Amino acid sequence: MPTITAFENSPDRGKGHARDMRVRWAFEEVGQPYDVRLLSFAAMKQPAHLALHPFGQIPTYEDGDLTLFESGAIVLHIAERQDGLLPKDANARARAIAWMFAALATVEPPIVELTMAMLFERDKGWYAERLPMLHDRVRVRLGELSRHISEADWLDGAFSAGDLMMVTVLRRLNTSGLLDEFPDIAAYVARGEARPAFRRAFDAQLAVFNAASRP
Ligand SMILES: N[C@@H](CCC(=O)N[C@@H](CSCc1ccc([N+](=O)[O-])cc1)C(=O)NCC(=O)O)C(=O)O
Repeated sequence: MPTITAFENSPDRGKGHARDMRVRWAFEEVGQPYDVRLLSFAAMKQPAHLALHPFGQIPTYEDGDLTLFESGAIVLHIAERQDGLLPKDANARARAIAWMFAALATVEPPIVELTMAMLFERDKGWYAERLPMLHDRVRVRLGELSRHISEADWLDGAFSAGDLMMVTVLRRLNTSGLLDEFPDIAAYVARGEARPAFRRAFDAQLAVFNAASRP
């Protein structure tokens, strides 16, 4: 059975923003049971974990003699081996993988810039001046995504790993107010969060936080 690593006590207090959430969701969509090794921040920087993850982060994936890091690579590995996350048709499959990269390389960066600024730069003199620029960079991507999705349920036909990655990226905006400006994107995210596999994954990572919070 594959084993992933996750935060022993996630700073997001169980909101499902830590990147093990994507991998948990992928496992649930394909019906693959998995084990979790929980790590403290300190343990993530020890040699044992650095041997699995050169940047000392979570998630990692271990199965037999394979070790992987990068949530996108792990989700793709899962999706390539079991049905439920990538279409059978070769061209549709390639487009679904392109949407995975789009989520990680085009849509996520301005969202991470915004969320990191809101977390760590509020006390800087230039914060008030920079924030509108960060919001606008996210708005550009949300507007383009909105025009693409239009009336569709998912990015390209059936739900795929591309949607899984895109929904987990967009969820980070849930408390920013920006999704209120794009109701169709908010509805898209809600469709992803309504999937039973998402709910099972979310509840599993929340249970870790609740267990860590019990006195
Ligand atoms: N590109 C890598 C990025 C992995 C990553 O960022 N891991 C983070 C946890 S998920 C990122 C994350 C952290 C916290 C919240 N939060 O809301 O509190 C959300 C997301 C980590 O291990 N951080 C510890 C470190 O770098 O030392 C991937 O996609 O797997």
